[in-house]
Amino acid sequence: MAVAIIINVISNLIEDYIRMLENLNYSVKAKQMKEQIAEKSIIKSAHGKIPFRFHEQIDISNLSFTYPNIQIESLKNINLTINKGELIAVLGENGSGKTTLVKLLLGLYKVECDSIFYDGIPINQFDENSLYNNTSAVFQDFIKYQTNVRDNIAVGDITYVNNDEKLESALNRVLFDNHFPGGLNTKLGYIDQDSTNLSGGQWQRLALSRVFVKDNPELIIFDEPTSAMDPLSEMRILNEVLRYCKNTTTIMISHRVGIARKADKICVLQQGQIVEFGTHDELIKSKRNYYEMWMSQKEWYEDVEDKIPAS
Ligand SMILES: Nc1ncnc2c1ncn2[C@@H]1O[C@H](COP(=O)(O)OP(=O)(O)OP(=O)(O)O)[C@@H](O)[C@H]1O
Repeated sequence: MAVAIIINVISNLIEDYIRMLENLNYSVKAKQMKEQIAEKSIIKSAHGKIPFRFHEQIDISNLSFTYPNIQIESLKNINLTINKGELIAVLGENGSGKTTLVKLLLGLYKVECDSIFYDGIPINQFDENSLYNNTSAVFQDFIKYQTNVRDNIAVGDITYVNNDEKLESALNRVLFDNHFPGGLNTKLGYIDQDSTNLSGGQWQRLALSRVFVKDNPELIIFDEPTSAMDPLSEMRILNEVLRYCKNTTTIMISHRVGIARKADKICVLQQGQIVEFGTHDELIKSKRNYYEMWMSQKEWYEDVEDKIPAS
């Protein structure tokens, strides 16, 4: 009798163990299936997104933005319309939200509510790759790649890395008149003994050349593109940049008013809010922040304008 009970208990234990294994196996399979379904739905939603293009305007509507690690809003209730093909200069003190604004426009940070629209389509509906491939940007904290000149320019569009003609033409636009000893293959930085090092202003020009590699971007953004340059180099390069960007929607962040005078519209930010928006003449007439900036800097530019040959 006792033996029969023991055999029964053991067989029950074995049965339970087998069931447990089956359950375990099932739950692993179920988990895998769940992951596969999730993965497929992600791919589907990515494919369901729209290729990035716009024909008329960018609308920013009640845009506020707070970085996750701080409590204070970096942008507060921004409302702005930028027409296709316009050049907009964005000015403002340090920390006023200029870089945050353009990074949001490029989709580099996500907005929770629909507040950025391209031709009425919320930015979140665009395919991210298409958005990045059809926009061009140079940021103030650009990377100085410790490789050669070629790679540093081709970062703008890596498909052109072996297209010398394209890369040289981009370089010429930023007025690198003194040629590199090894041409496009000149090594830059400190890594090798035979590397060439560049000054801050030269690195900035090289970074700027990246913008000229990409074909027909829908939107170009320059974040303080000339901060390391003297006013004469700045104006010469800006004139070249403006020629290239004619008819392309361009946003130029700057602390300097030289570019602002040439922009279609000027947007002045203060503590995350737009405090002025209009043309150079309009803002000069209103005699507020932009007027103050203009008055304090204008002699730099009046002086250099005389030195730049008319193009
Ligand atoms: N990654 C970040 N995390 C947290 N706060 C940030 C971050 N980047 C910017 N901020 C904050 O957001 C606000 C706006 O910064 P932003 O860089 O947009 O200003 P800015 O006008 O471009 O300044 P600057 O002229 O100095 O480049 C600042 O208060 C800044 O400290």
